Amino acid sequence: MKSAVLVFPGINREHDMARALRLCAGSDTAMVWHTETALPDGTDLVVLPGGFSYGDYLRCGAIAARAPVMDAVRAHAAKGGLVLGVCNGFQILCEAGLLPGVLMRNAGLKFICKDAFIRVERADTPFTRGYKAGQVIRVPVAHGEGNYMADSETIARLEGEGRIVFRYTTPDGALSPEWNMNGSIYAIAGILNERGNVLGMMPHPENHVEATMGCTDGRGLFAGLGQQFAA
Ligand SMILES: NC(=O)CC[C@H](N)C(=O)O
Repeated sequence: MKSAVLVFPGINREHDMARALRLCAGSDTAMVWHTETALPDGTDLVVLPGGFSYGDYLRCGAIAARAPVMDAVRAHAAKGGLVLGVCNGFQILCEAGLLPGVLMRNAGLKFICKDAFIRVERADTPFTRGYKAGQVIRVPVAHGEGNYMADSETIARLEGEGRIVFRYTTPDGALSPEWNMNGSIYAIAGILNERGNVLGMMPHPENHVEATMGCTDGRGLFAGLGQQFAA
């Protein structure tokens, strides 16, 4: 698999992401600066990592969504290429119109940095083949604007079309407002675009991939992606 990790000013998880891709997916991984107008030849997966692009002004991801490289990302998605956005990357994909909805300030108006439990709603997407449907994984969150919201028609479509891929749950996989720490509608932690090739998620799977991190639940996402491109 050949991956391109996009780097915008203020992003801070790009190296964590590149390490996870190399370690768990054996991916040939390039770092791509936001001013580039093309992706490296043969890119299979584009990743928008987490962080604080442009200091989170005006809204998280709003400025990065207008970077020159985003036209190449749009073209890659339009021809069916895979795109993964994590945390700030998810915010950028929403701001760019590649995913529906918005990420608002957390319901409690505080930055939240802790482990979340998320239920894998679908294991038949290109991003979740390393998991079983219904599996609960522990993955950290670190965000101030992770409260997913969309109009009711969009939410009904996401639900009806099986595009809600991850939800915040209890460690046992039950829905509970207490464990939906940012207040996202329908406890949404990750969604797919209509075609199923663009995934945005708030928690950070790249930060739970090695025993020294205390948990390896994030490995499945990268390993599952890598397997699809294995010879
Ligand atoms: N870890 C991150 O990607 C941070 C996301 C974003 N800047 C927020 O605070 O909501």
